[in-house]
Amino acid sequence: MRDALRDTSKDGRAAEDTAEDPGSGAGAGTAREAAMGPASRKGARGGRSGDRSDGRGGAAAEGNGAGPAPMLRIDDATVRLGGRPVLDAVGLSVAEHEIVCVLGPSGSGKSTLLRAVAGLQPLDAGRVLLEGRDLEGVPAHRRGVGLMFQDHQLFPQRDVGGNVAFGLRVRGADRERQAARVGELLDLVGLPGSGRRAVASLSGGEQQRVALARALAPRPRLLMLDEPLGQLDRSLRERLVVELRELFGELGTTVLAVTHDQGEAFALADRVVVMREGRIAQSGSPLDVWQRPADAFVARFLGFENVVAATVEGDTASTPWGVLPVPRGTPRGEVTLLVRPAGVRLVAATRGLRCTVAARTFRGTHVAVRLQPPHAPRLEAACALRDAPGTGDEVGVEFDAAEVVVLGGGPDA
Ligand SMILES: Nc1ncnc2c1ncn2[C@@H]1O[C@H](COP(=O)(O)OP(=O)(O)OP(=O)(O)O)[C@@H](O)[C@H]1O
Repeated sequence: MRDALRDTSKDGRAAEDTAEDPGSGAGAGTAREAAMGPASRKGARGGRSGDRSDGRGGAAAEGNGAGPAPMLRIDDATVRLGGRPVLDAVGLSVAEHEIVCVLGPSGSGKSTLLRAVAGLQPLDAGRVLLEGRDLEGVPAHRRGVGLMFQDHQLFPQRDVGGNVAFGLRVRGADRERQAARVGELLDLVGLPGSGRRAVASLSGGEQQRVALARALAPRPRLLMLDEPLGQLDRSLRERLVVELRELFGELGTTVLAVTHDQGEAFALADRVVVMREGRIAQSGSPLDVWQRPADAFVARFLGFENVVAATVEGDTASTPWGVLPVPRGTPRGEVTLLVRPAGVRLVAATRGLRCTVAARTFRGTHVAVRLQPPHAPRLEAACALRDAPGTGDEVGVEFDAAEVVVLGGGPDA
């Protein structure tokens, strides 16, 4: 049935979105590359998007004449609420077919950014362009973006089909067309034949799928998701996030999503944007951000704890944990280092930095071991399940240069 959707999704633009229905959008079909999977999406994307970011990993601002205009471009977006900037000159571009996930701690401005793009939050400065068109003064229901919020916002009095068809009906699609499209969408989201079911009879995950079908129904040019899987349990979230990525890959949907769940963001995104206090701390591919966090804030936000001030001389650095090897080419002087847990190797207590095992946490694929060295901050090591020492054990620690990363800014960033 995905094929059916592919065929019909070429048929042009729908009418405008409706303010009454935040879960639906409008606009051109984005299925031009419908048969493309996530890998080929990336190929198609090549270098078309980037952010004017404060962090490492962002490309130059768009609009410099190099390559086509991005689907979405946000320039210097600033929002002040309660006397302070909640968005502070944020620049972000999203290429057509790209999935961008905005991550950040609570209160960092993620939802405000989404609301600003949707037209639900006026900007104090800056601008938002969709396909090159400045959206200033364009009301939310005419922006051609689809929105899906974490609490679904389904209409309880309508059945599943009525919910999915809502955005089509208000655009004047005839009954036959509505029914065909609803059938396609329900097949697409894995709920075939559910059109007559009551919303209240659905599980949380099924409601999430209906909300997604409703948002996709009018073929929005840009789909925006706010904590799309926020209320679901972990196993369902992990399954749905894979399905969503596949689905967006097939449809060629351009997506801007916000989440505070890094696992979700890394699994879903082509590009991850980390926000901090209304600014972009880092933008890059999931691998890039994971391997090279821009600064101590991003590293800690991602859950890395081994962040320390260091002085580099040649191929080594002096740290409170002793002398560590650093990657070749690391500049001399004062730096902040991240040692990934995989780079903290446990050896016999007679070698390396002597530590006491303070705690161990089972992580499924490995055990996270918290180590207390004398007179130095704690360290985290990742150990294979069968090799993990017990709490209270004495161990030695050696460091692996390949897992040592030089961060920007200070250790308290
Ligand atoms: N109407 C308002 N007046 C004053 N401050 C506001 C208002 N709305 C939001 N804020 C503040 O703006 C900041 C950013 O809020 P926003 O909802 O964008 O953050 P977020 O990153 O999405 O957080 P969360 O993950 O908790 O949803 C917060 O500190 C919030 O308290």
